[in-house]
Amino acid sequence: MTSTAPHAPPPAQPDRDLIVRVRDLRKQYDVHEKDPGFLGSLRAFVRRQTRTVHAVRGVSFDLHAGEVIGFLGPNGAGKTTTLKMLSGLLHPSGGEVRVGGFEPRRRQTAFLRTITLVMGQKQQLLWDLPALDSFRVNQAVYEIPDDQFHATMREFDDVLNLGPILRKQVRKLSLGERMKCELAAALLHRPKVLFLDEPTIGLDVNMQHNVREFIRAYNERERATVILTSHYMADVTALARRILIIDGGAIRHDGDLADLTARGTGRKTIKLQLTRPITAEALAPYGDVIRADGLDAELSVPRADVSARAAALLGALEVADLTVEDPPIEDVIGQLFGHPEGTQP
Ligand SMILES: Nc1ncnc2c1ncn2[C@@H]1O[C@H](COP(=O)(O)OP(=O)(O)OP(=O)(O)O)[C@@H](O)[C@H]1O
Repeated sequence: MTSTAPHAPPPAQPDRDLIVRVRDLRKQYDVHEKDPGFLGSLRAFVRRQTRTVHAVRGVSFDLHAGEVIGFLGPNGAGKTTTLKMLSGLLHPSGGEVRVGGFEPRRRQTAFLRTITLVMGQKQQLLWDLPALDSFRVNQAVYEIPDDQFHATMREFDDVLNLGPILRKQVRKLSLGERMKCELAAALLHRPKVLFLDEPTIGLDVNMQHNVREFIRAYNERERATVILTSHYMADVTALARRILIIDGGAIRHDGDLADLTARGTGRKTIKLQLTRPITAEALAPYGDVIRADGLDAELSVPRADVSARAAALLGALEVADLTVEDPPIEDVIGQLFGHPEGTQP
């Protein structure tokens, strides 16, 4: 008789696709406070008063290769502080972070080659020199071989049309031109993890679109992992499937964009185009009037009543076009977290 020894369970496979692992991450700042004026300064000099600001309070999440997440929250929610800890610029007060297997705070060379941090409100390009000089500096810093440098420049130029602006002094570039160069400079070393903090801030709609398309193409080509914060929901809805919402330093939602919209306000928006001008009063019986500008109107109605209200509108008015949409994501987020103005500053 033969006996078969029970098979040992196979060893757990490491999750090779796990790129960012954050556990119970915390950051607090000790802020010195003083009352205004000379007396306040004197008092603070004699007895220093300190207050602790809990900017990030126990945040946990995982990100896999190629994933793009929208990292949203109202002003002061803790987004920038989290991104700075992920990129090693700030040391956490507690918890764990791993990015590409590295501990960011150690800022090892291999880690710095893996990541990039773009802050729309801060510039990295040398102000008095042409952008091309900053690109050359980055080439030297990251030890990018010449052929790779030229190939990357050609590829970025195809999408961003950098040619005409590379030799102009950075201080003379428009905001949009500068942002294109900032992004290209930040991605020259082909990082696998992108921390993008408001990359489209202040740009006009066209330029926002260009920057978005550039990020999308880069993400697809490199299978890069992207964390994106933006006050422009169009950036988020165009690029991210998954949304992380932070408020008061803690994660309030981590899931699909679609789930968030469904969880939303319980209402839908009916958009109307009419053949005759109409007033808000005349539309009021059909729902909450958001807008009534002559031939265009928008109504907010409960989700459950959409069909009945749409049928009533089509029956009673001369409607050229009628569409039903989810409310803007800003409204959904604003309502969920008690910031009625959404995440707009
Ligand atoms: N160096 C600092 N010293 C003291 N408090 C700080 C410091 N940096 C940030 N904070 C505070 O920490 C909290 C989180 O700030 P953080 O910049 O991370 O928010 P945010 O979500 O990026 O906001 P915004 O959308 O306005 O940029 C805020 O209350 C902010 O005032």
